[in-house]
Amino acid sequence: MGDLVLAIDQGTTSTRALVFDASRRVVASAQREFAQHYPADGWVEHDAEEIWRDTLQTSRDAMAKADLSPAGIAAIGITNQRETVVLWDRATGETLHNAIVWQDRRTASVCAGLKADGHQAFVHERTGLLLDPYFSATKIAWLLDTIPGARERAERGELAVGTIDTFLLWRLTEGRSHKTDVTNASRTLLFDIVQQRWCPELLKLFRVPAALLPEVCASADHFGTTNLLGGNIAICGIAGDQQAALVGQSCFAQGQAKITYGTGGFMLLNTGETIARSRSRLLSTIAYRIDSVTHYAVEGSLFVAGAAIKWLRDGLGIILEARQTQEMAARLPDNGGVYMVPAFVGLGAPHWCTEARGMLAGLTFDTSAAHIARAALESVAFQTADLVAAMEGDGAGALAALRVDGGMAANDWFCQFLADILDIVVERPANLETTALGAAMLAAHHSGAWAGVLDNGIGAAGLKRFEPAMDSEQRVRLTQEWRGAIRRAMLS
Ligand SMILES: Nc1ncnc2c1ncn2[C@@H]1O[C@H](COP(=O)(O)OP(=O)(O)O)[C@@H](O)[C@H]1O
Ligand SMILES: O=P(O)(O)OC[C@H](O)CO
Repeated sequence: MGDLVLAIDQGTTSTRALVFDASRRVVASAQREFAQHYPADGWVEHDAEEIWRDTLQTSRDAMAKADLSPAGIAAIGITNQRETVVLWDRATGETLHNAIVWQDRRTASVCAGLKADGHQAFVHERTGLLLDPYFSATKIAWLLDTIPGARERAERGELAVGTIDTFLLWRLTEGRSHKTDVTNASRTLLFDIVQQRWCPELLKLFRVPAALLPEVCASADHFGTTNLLGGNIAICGIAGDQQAALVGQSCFAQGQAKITYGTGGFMLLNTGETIARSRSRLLSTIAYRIDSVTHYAVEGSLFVAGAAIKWLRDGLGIILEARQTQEMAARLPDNGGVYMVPAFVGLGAPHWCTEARGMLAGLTFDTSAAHIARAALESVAFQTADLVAAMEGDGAGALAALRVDGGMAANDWFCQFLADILDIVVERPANLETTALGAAMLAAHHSGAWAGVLDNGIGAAGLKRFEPAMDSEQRVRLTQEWRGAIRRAMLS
């Protein structure tokens, strides 16, 4: 058996497969962007079949690029966009509907109703989450209530549901494994994070039959074996992408934090074996379970980060490539008083305002495409500052530094502005693919392929540090102007 590990990273906008060696270097990779479907206002869907095809293709392509046979691969790790749900037929494996994506707000009124009926406190106590359409439970109920006959078939045990990891695992193992890991389970609103099991009261509240649900395993575990990549390969690691990035950044100690800027932005602070309960509407969630030890995290979830940049490209057409925003922002002496509130799908932490809608403020005839691009980048930094303030308000103490990764972290101008607005050092590792690396590390740990993989820190090699350089008067003024804009967006 070789010591290479294949990581499958199924994100919101693209599916990637990466082969890592034991020194955590990327040996080969393949990536495919896929279609986003917006069938109605606030609805977001993915074609699960397209995701599956891309998963197989990118895995095969990455292996071919590295000239690898299955014998060279010690194990596979899977990491995925979280909360997104797929419903399928256990007998045929066919999906019954498009995947309903984490950003989808179609169940907002159901959540508002449950809140009005006083269920928030119980749900929060058991899951660490809030009653928000972001999470899986109300999406599953919507599928069962909308697809003719689905609820009855689910009760009879004929259907299976899963987050994307579970769906891919099922397909890779040709229906032999219906499993997930604790991190993905902890995002469904159905999982008791204290007892670490599906919670019967929550299944009843959200009207989800237990027969639909996967078995819940540790994040480093034997999930099954695939024979679809040319021979047998064991699948030994699964974690939601944000938790996988925490592992990939080696944030194993209590008090260590990272933020990953992909489609959304997700800041996780490791709280060790203790569940820290936020007073500032941040989430408590499972960071990972490894060797029977569970670590928890406090999470601040931003629904839109890189997605705002993608909108500049695909919606407005003012850029051709995301990286152009760096030069556009840098060429301006200041933001010209232009602010973007990227509440395209409402606002996540710490506001949790489903009704908020996106806004561009401060436009004049002098406003150029560069101002809008800069406002998009700045908005992600301002939102991060709101999360950091919430974490500090919860008593987390002042952060010494913040580790960043994900596609948008490649933008130097953004990282510097982030350091300026937070007034703390921002650290960026050489490898921004920490999500995939985290999945690989979990699989390597369980399969024994990489000795001591969880003990060796990420190391300073290639780490780039962005030191804060903005004067405090300017920082305070910009932050106040941002707060004014976000207040107005919440009234919209
Ligand atoms: N240089 C850049 N500057 C700003 N945003 C970027 C840059 N490169 C990529 N992005 C944004 O990052 C996102 C892609 O990051 P990725 O980690 O692949 O996301 P996901 O896993 O959610 O699909 C896209 O939304 C893209 O617009
Ligand atoms: O696709 P990403 O990387 O923005 O991550 C999506 C999150 O997992 C949603 O909770």
